[in-house]
This record gives sequence, C-alpha cells and structure tokens, in this order.
Amino acid sequence: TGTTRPQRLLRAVQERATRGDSESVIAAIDHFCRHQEWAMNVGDEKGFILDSVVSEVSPQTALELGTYCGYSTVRIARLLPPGGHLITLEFNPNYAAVARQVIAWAGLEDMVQVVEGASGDWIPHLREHFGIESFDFVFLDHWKELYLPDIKLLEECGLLRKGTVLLADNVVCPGTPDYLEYVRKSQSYESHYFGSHLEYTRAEDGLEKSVYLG
Ligand SMILES: Nc1ncnc2c1ncn2CCOCCNC(=O)c1cc(-c2ccc(F)cc2)cc(O)c1O
Ligand SMILES: [Mg+2]
Repeated sequence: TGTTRPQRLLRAVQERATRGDSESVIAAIDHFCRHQEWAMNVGDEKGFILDSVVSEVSPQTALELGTYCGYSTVRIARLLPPGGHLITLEFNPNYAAVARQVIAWAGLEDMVQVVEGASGDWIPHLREHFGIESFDFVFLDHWKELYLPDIKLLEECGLLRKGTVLLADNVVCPGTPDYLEYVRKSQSYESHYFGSHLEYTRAEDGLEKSVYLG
C-alpha cells in the first residue's frame, strides 16, 4: 500500500509551491500532471477559460461540483471578489482530504468550504445549511451523467437566479451529451461552447458556459 496519486500530487505541491502563493500551487500541479502523472484537473488551457469566466462574473456565491484535488477550487477562489465564498462538493473523502490541504497551502481556506458527500444529497440542503440564497456561478466537474439531473435539482431548489452562470467541464471528453442538448435547447439558458483540449493532452475537449435566464 503505497501512496495514492492525489497524495503524490499533494506532496508535489508541498515540495514545489510556496505557502500562500496560489499561482505557485497551480503551477506545481500543472508541472506534476505534465511531467509526472496525468490527473483529471481542469488543467492550464481550460483553466485559462475558467479564469476569464470567473473574473467576468466576479461571484459573491460560487458552487463547484467535484473538487478532486482542489486545483479548480484554487483557480476559482483566487479570483473571488472580497466577501466572495466558494462551496465545493466532493464525494470521495480521500480526494476531499487532499483538496483541503492543497487549498490551505494556497492560503485560500477562508474563502472555501469543502463539503463531503454526493451532490444530489447535498444540493437540497445548501440553503438551510450555508444560508445561501442563490449562486452567482456554478462549475460542474463531477460525474458526467450527474450534470443534467443536478442542474434540474438546482433549478427546483431555487438556487439559480436570472443571470447565474454555469460552466461545465468535459462536455466533449468524457462528454455530457444529455446535458449539452438540454442547455442548448432550453429556453431557460443561453449557451456558448469554448473549444479547448483535455487537460495536459491533445485530445479535443471544451467548456460549455450557460447563463440561466429564469
Ligand atoms: N459531490 C459529488 N457528487 C457526485 N459525484 C461526485 C462528486 N464529487 C465527485 N464525484 C464523482 C467523480 O468525480 C470526478 C469526475 N471527473 C471526471 O470523471 C473526469 C474525467 C476525465 C477523464 C478521465 C479519463 C479519460 F481518459 C479522459 C477524461 C477528465 C476530467 O476533467 C474529469 O473531470
Ligand atoms: Mg473535469
């Protein structure tokens, strides 16, 4: 029983990145994934698109579905405006444990809440548990077949408002066909595809940005 990949990724952060410097944490993870071991972070190329959307929205309240090691959590949290807060849901307790340490190494623990559990179980309780009225921004990066049911659940729970921006990773690879069809056809969303590549590879992938129209 050696270490897991997330544990090796965390060690690379602790060895290569400067405490409190989120840029160096992002760079350390990208270096590890390019030169040591591939891992399913959104990566630098799609991460640049994520940065531009987060900067444009400048969310006070943000939700991430699928934390993994906290790479996109750090990318989002470092761009939040004063008072901004990010809730990130992670199913796997081992991933969540690594993510908390990565987020702390970046010095962003005060803006982020890592919540362990399944998205479908937690979404109906976010309002009462965290005092959230609605989300300004949602990043979808968890099980690809849960993207569609989970945005329908967010709608039903009244957690989306006119103008909420959804950004979905992996809409080409591994792919989220039912989600794409829904947001592109629904009168309740204005959708746009940002073509890119699967993290650290030349395979095609992209992000779908969808604005909820209410
Ligand atoms: N809170 C929650 N509730 C429910 N479920 C949850 C949860 N939190 C986590 N999960 C479950 C799973 O989370 C990880 C999902 N991410 C991916 O699977 C993923 C896979 C690839 C990939 C892999 C292999 C290839 F060959 C090509 C591409 C690339 C990516 O960028 C990915 O994001
Ligand atoms: Mg992904």
